[in-house]
Amino acid sequence: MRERLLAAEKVKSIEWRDGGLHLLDQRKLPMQECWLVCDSAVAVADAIRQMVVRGAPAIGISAAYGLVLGLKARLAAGGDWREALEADFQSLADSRPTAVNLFWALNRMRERLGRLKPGEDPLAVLEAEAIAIHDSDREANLTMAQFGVELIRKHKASPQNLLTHCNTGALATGGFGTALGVIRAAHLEGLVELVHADETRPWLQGSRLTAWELAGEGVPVSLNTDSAAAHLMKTKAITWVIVGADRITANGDVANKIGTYQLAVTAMHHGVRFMVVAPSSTIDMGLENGDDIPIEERAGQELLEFNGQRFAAEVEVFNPVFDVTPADLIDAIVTEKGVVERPNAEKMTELMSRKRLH
Ligand SMILES: CSC[C@H]1O[C@H](OP(=O)(O)O)[C@H](O)[C@@H]1O
Repeated sequence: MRERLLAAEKVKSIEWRDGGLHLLDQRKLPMQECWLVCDSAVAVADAIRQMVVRGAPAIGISAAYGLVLGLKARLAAGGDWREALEADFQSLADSRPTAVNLFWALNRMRERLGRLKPGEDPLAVLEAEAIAIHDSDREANLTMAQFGVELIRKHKASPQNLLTHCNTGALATGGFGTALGVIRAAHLEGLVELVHADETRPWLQGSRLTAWELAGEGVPVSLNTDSAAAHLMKTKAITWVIVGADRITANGDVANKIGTYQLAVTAMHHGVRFMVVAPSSTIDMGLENGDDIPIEERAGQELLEFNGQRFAAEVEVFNPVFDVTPADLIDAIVTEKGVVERPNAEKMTELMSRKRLH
C-alpha cells in the first residue's frame, strides 16, 4: 500500500529551498495558487498568524524552518546568537495558541541546540533538524493512512460513505495528510463510496481546501453546510466521521476545528464511528484533560464579511475556532505509533511510551 500512497502524493504546501521557506498561500486557494516566500522568523510567524499556512503539523514544520531563518540572521548580526534567538522563539510561539505541534517543534529545535557539540555549525544542525521534522511528519502521514484504512476495513470491507471536517490533507501537513490521508488511502483501497466534506465555516477550509484536494485527485466528494452533517448522518449511511486534531491531552480529549465536538455528539447518537487522526507531535501529555487547552478566538471579520465584503448586521461576534471533544465520544485515535480504540489516560500513556516509528 505504501507505494500506492507515495505515488498519490501530489499537493505540497511547504517547500524549503534556496535558503527560504516557500508557502502556498492557503488564503487564496482554490481560486489562486500563489506562493509566498518567507525570509525571516517574524515573516513565518506572521504567515502562521494570518493562516497563509495552517493545520497543526504544517504550523509546527513552518515554525521549525522559521527558527532556521532566525538563526541565520542572528549569526550574521554577530554577538550572542543564543540570546538573540529567544526573540524568534517568542515570535513564533505567539503566532497561534492551540496547535501543540507548534510548541512541540520549537521545543525540539531548542533541545537540539542544547546538544550542540564544539565545532558544530549551529545553522547546519538546526536546518537538518527542521528538515527531519518535515520528513518525519510526511512518513507519519503514510503510516497513519495505513493504520486508518485497516481500521475502516476491519468494520466494513466495502465502499462506504465518510464525513470529514475542516482540512487535514497535504495542505495541513508535511505530506499526505492526517484524516484526509486516511480518506485518500481508503479511496485508493476501494473503500470509499462518497466523502461528505463540511464546508467548515467561517474560514471554509472544507469548501476551499478539502474539496480542492479531493476533487483534484478524483476522490468522490460532496460539499455540505456544517449544519447538514446531522441530517447526513441520519439519512446517508455514513460509517465514519474522520477528523484531525490540534491538541490531544493525556486522557484522550481532542481539540480540533470548531464544530468537531457537535459532530462527535451527533455521531454517537446515530451510531456513526468517530476517528481522530493525528501524529504524536499533536499529543500534549502535559495537559491532563481538554479543559485547559487554549482555544484560539479569531477576529469577528471572519464571520461578518467575505473577501472584504460585509454581509452581516452590526453585531458582536464570538469566533472560537476550536472546540474540545471528550475522549468518551471518540472511537479511535490513529497515530503513527499505533491506534488507540476507546481512548483513556492509561491507553494514551501506553501509546506514548512506544518508540517513535519515524
Ligand atoms: C492536520 S491537522 C489540521 C487541523 O488544523 C485545522 O485548524 P486550522 O485550519 O485553523 O489551522 C483544523 O483544526 C484541522 O483539523
